[in-house]
Amino acid sequence: MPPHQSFGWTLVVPVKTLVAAKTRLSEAAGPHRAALAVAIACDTVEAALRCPPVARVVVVTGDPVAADALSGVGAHVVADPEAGLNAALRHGAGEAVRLAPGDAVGALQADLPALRPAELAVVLAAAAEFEQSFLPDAAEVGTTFYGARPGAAFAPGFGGESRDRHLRRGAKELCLNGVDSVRRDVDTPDDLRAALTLGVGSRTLAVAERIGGSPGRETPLI
Ligand SMILES: Nc1nc2c(ncn2[C@@H]2O[C@H](COP(=O)(O)OP(=O)(O)OP(=O)(O)O)[C@@H](O)[C@H]2O)c(=O)[nH]1
Ligand SMILES: C=C(OP(=O)(O)O)C(=O)O
Repeated sequence: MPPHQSFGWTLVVPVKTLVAAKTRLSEAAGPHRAALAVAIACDTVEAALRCPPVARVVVVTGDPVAADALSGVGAHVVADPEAGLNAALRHGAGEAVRLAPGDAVGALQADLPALRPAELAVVLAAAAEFEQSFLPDAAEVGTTFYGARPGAAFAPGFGGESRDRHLRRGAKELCLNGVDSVRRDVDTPDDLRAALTLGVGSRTLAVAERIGGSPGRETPLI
């Protein structure tokens, strides 16, 4: 595609089965863990859909509760092939290309509850310049966004130390200032506190307040 030609983005967001989700938050979230995972994913998707270059969000999940909640915020939901995270993303990307062959396809993590649409727009504008690109997470170990221009191969390498994996595979690392909300993934209680400091969406805040006020909690989350 010539560089002057513009295109929109379809973002693919993977959401694991809730019984297996956010295990690193088990102790902190207790009985609220599944609700927290859904709230975080819904806030992430809602913010992504408010970002003008994002034409649609395809959620890949095998979980009926997550599927209902995410449809409710406007996602197009497809079933999980149940062959792991990157297979789920490739499946979602196939659906993305079927829906909008001329658009770019991005993979966005589902655990970005502080996501700001304007910051995501900065990331997508930068990603539009490269065949394949990615944004490292706040810890500079993992990845929160991976994108491919229209027609480029979509080959996500998420999982564990995915920043290095994406670099080794030749995807362009996006080195950007002022996009903290897109890099602030939430896996641990410290991550959740950092996201709360940035300012999270209303659903995540409501569950975090319930957790913070749970009887027996010694260290309030907020
Ligand atoms: N659809 C789908 N999503 C997945 C799968 N594995 C992981 N994910 C999602 O990919 C992102 C990163 O997953 P993980 O870090 O492995 O899991 P997590 O639930 O965030 O946290 P932990 O349980 O603490 O590891 C999350 O948004 C998950 O929901 C999968 O097999 N299918
Ligand atoms: C899967 C990843 O993220 P995390 O395990 O940190 O959620 C990743 O960064 O590739």
